[in-house]
Amino acid sequence: MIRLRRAGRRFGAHAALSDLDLTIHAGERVAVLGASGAGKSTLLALLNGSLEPSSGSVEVLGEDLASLSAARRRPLQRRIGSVSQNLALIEQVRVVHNVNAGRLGRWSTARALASLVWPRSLDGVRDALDQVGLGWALYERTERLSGGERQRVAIARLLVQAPELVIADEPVSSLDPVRAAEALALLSRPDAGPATPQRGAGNCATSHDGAADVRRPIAAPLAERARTLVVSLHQPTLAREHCTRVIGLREGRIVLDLPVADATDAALHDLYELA
Ligand SMILES: Nc1ncnc2c1ncn2[C@@H]1O[C@H](COP(=O)(O)OP(=O)(O)OP(=O)(O)O)[C@@H](O)[C@H]1O
Repeated sequence: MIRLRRAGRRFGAHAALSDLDLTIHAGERVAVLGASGAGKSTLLALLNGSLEPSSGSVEVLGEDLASLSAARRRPLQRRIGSVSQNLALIEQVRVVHNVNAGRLGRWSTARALASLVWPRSLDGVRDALDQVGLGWALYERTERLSGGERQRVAIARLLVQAPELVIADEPVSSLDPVRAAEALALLSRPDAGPATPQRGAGNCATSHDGAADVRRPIAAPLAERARTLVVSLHQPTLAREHCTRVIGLREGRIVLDLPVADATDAALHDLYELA
């Protein structure tokens, strides 16, 4: 799914990442941990194609992203879902349009433009918003939402995209502990295709007080369609609960790479020591 060979990234004279060798297989859920400035965002930007390596190579879904033309990159990009720290939401439009942006890679330009006037695929948008506890926000203007609500809109956009690989950079940093756990459960849930509501199962939310009610069973028996997740986090506890593997970065290098069962406090301790 992902292969880095001696990948590095410099910003001017500063090496943000150096000599990374890394292989991530389909279905793995990988937490990227490390102190502020360790290189987590830079690594995830290499993986979602928004940055190119300054040295070495980065292969994602079998392709070397840097070597692809824009036209060849587009279909690949559809298979990669990304949540970045800036969320990339259009603030002035209603939430429904931001969620539907997850489908843009599959829609023709005409259909995308028409949807700005008469929103399409509303059931899917409603369902995704229900899952993140924002069922009430379909026609809210995005700019009126709180930081945590915006973060959940970005996750709903990713749910309608239904990508096979999710690259998420601190996707739950603005969420309270309960919603952070719920959002990570959604991101790490195997991709069973566009979600279908399970009426009566208690999975549909909500009210404007934001009381999320995301009780959908998260352990789907679809190993062959398991979604691959690479997520940067600042809370090791969330990594332990939702990921299968932990990678630790320090000053732009991988200093630990462990199955989650071995990622004890002692193992992680040095990661957060000041240099
Ligand atoms: N666009 C840029 N221009 C110059 N330096 C950059 C740029 N982006 C990142 N850096 C530098 O690269 C290093 C790694 O940054 P990065 O954002 O990847 O760290 P991080 O681990 O994600 O940090 P945080 O947890 O604070 O988000 C830092 O020293 C940062 O200052």
